[in-house]
Amino acid sequence: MASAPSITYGHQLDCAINAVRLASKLCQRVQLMLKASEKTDKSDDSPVTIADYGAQALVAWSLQKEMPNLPFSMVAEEDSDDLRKSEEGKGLAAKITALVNETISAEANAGPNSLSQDDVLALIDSGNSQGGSEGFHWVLDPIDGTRGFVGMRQYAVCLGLLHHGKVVVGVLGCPNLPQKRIEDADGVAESASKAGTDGVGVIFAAERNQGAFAGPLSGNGRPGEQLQLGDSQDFSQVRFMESYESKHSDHDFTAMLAAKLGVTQSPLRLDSQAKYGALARGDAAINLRFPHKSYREKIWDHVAGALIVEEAGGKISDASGAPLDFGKGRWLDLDRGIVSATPTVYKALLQAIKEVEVQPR
Ligand SMILES: Nc1ncnc2c1ncn2[C@@H]1O[C@H](COP(=O)(O)OS(=O)(=O)O)[C@@H](OP(=O)(O)O)[C@H]1O
Ligand SMILES: [Mg+2]
Ligand SMILES: [Mg+2]
Ligand SMILES: [Mg+2]
Repeated sequence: MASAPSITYGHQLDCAINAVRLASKLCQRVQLMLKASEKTDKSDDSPVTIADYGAQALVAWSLQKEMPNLPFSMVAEEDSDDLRKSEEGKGLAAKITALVNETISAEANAGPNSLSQDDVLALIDSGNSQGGSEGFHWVLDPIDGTRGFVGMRQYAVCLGLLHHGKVVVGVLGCPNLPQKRIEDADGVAESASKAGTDGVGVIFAAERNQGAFAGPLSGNGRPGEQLQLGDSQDFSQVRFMESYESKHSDHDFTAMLAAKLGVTQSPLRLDSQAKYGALARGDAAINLRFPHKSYREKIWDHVAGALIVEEAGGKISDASGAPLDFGKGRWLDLDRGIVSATPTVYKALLQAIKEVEVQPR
């Protein structure tokens, strides 16, 4: 008897790619005109720009336009509270609305009907789903690495789809990432300064059980280069990645881990989930994230990147080796730290974490 066909998510993948490309265009526009006044600080002290809000509205608009008959649930980072409260917030809301409409008419040929400010605020708030382990939920970080975005470094538009708590689609738009593999930190900084030019800007896309792919962000359709990780065990040739900001991940602890593993190359420090894309295409073999103990991880910071790494043949888990459970709501509750790596290196890494953690810190 023929076995039941497995579910595929090709249409959702295509819709996610279109939405990420559109939102990335908006981010690129803003990066060209970014001023300090268009950046606010949220209550948790993280920055947010008109591009974070605009990108969130555009992704919600694009997904719903392309799949009008499906129920829509989205777990996303931003909400419109600060844009409704004060005169300053309302001024930002007007700018965001103009930006969203400009991007739609320039990129999406969507006809003359523009969105009102209320439409845009409602689109932003459509990201208020609580997610969970049943049904479909889009998961969006409209700009991951906002500090990198403001600082003209790396950032990523990150969109994933959960089905019954498992990631089934993951797309990362990385406007400032070089299309060639990264040789060193100087190369990444240089590519960010050349955003929008040939050779800069990458889209990563993965569908569960169908592989991970990369290609130019500026192209059309699905990216064409399939990613398949090699698995070097020569630790003198292995390089690791970590957050650009030491307050997001403990650089002293990762240096101890690297020494334990015999990794001698200096780390590559990049903002955002661009690190997961870079790992999937082999720019480095390890990605380490060890935030402060009190920090609670959000699912949108890892959903898209996790599938891209796994579909390229890599491993990802918390620091104790437990799988990441994205079906528990907006947060990820886990044992300190998230690690991802090529398969053999990953095994050695978990062992090294155990050994380093028992030492006094
Ligand atoms: N204190 C603290 N500790 C750990 N992580 C934090 C912390 N504060 C923020 N964040 C989250 O980190 C997201 C940015 O990702 P990275 O840490 O990989 O990038 S960075 O190099 O540090 O910019 C960043 O994502 P965005 O807010 O989307 O930019 C945050 O979700
Ligand atoms: Mg943020
Ligand atoms: Mg983020
Ligand atoms: Mg963000």
